[in-house]
Amino acid sequence: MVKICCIGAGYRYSSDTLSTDVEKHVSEADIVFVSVNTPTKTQGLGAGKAADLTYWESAARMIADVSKSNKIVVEKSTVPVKTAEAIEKILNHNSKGIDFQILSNPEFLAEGTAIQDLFNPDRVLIGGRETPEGQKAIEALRDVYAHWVPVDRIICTNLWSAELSKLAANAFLAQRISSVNAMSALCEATGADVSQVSHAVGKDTRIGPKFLNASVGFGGSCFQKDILNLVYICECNGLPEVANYWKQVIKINDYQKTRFVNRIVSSMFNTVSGKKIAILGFAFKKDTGDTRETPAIDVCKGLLGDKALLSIYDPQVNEEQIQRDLAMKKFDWDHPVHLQPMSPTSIKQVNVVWDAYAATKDAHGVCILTEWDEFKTLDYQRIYDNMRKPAFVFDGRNVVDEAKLRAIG
Ligand SMILES: NC(=O)c1ccc[n+]([C@@H]2O[C@H](COP(=O)([O-])OP(=O)(O)OC[C@H]3O[C@@H](n4cnc5c(N)ncnc54)[C@H](O)[C@@H]3O)[C@@H](O)[C@H]2O)c1
Ligand SMILES: O=c1ccn([C@@H]2O[C@H](COP(=O)(O)OP(=O)(O)O[C@H]3O[C@H](CO)[C@@H](O)[C@H](O)[C@H]3O)[C@@H](O)[C@H]2O)c(=O)[nH]1
Repeated sequence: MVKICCIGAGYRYSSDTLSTDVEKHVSEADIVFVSVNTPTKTQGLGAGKAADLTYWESAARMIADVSKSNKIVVEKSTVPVKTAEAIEKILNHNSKGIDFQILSNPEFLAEGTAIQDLFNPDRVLIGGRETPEGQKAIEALRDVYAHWVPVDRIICTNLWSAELSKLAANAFLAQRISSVNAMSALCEATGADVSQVSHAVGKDTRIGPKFLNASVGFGGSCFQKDILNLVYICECNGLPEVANYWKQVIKINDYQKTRFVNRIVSSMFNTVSGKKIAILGFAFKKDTGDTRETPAIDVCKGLLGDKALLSIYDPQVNEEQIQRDLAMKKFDWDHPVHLQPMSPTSIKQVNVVWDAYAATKDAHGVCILTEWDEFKTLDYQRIYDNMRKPAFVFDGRNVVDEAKLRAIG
């Protein structure tokens, strides 16, 4: 039987086998998955772009210190290409004759569908050294996955291809969203409907329909972090044109959030000062309470900058989290809580409520920032009746029935 241990549970693992006795479990394991956080560096060389590998390095040093037998160490975190080389050096430096094989086995699950993605992945990717020992390690991990994943969905590559494929996959996904969001600006300027355009484009089987929903912008803990990391790697490898190409995906995402705020302010007679704006949804996507890099933070900050009064409702995000997010500096969210501001100054213009009707009562405008299913079936007549007139709705997720809302008023 193969003994497996995973360091850095975070969002993705939760089970009754969780333990804080990390050293014991590592020393007993044959395979050690490391899935600690790899946030964007906030200080020093590469700040604002490069991945901060502090947590990975400390995990690797601990593995080297406590190991007494050969181990396969699996990179589950998303890491810069060539990280395995650095990890090998740390592990082998203290190896006491122990053989460590490093594998890259990036995680492709999305939040909100983690369990489905785990049990039914599009593919599992395993990269290892092209040596007999490396190939043997790949086989050992492939055997683990083969318990539930069809072997034709398990892709085996060299280490660098596996590490880079993860960054590439996220960059391609985010690029589709920025592409459709760029189109949404042109649609608004010309009278085309972006939903119709993306439907027509996605019908081409070479393009496909997924990840073409225009939105207020992508969020989440991965896309921006991983693309910034990719940009940094390109720059370090003397490829400024490639770096600029991928940087544009983030720039369009920032543009989309700014454009959304500007559209609100300009529609509401060029000022939202003193006006109550209801924010429906704060999480970065539905079916999660995660607010890391949620576009709601930038939209709310933009509206607060114009002195709006915000009333925020999200079914899964509480007031403390929202106040913390609105007070936090960029990139601080992905570091441990004790490194974040101790007591974020409560933002007085923000009121957090536990009901969409309370949020929208007496509001001048409503912004939908997360595509929660419940926002599709709200009683918009009731909402309209309780709002200030003229009443505005800004749908950042294309969830409402526009014709019905126009008919209501
Ligand atoms: N969240 C996702 O959906 C997702 C999906 C695919 C890949 N990833 C990647 O997985 C990695 C982790 O992401 P996450 O969202 O789970 O992060 P997270 O911050 O939620 O979890 C990381 C955990 O690791 C712990 N940790 C840090 N250093 C440690 C150490 N030395 N020993 C033991 N534990 C340690 C932290 O306390 C934290 O609980 C990142 O590289 C991310 O890019 C995340
Ligand atoms: O057509 C779309 C699809 C998504 N989004 C937004 O994009 C963001 C990210 O969504 P999603 O990719 O579904 O969630 P994540 O949990 O961030 O998952 C991504 O990031 C993970 C971490 O690397 C990867 O493992 C997953 O494969 C990858 O999808 C969210 O704000 C979505 O609202 C859109 O705006 N339009």
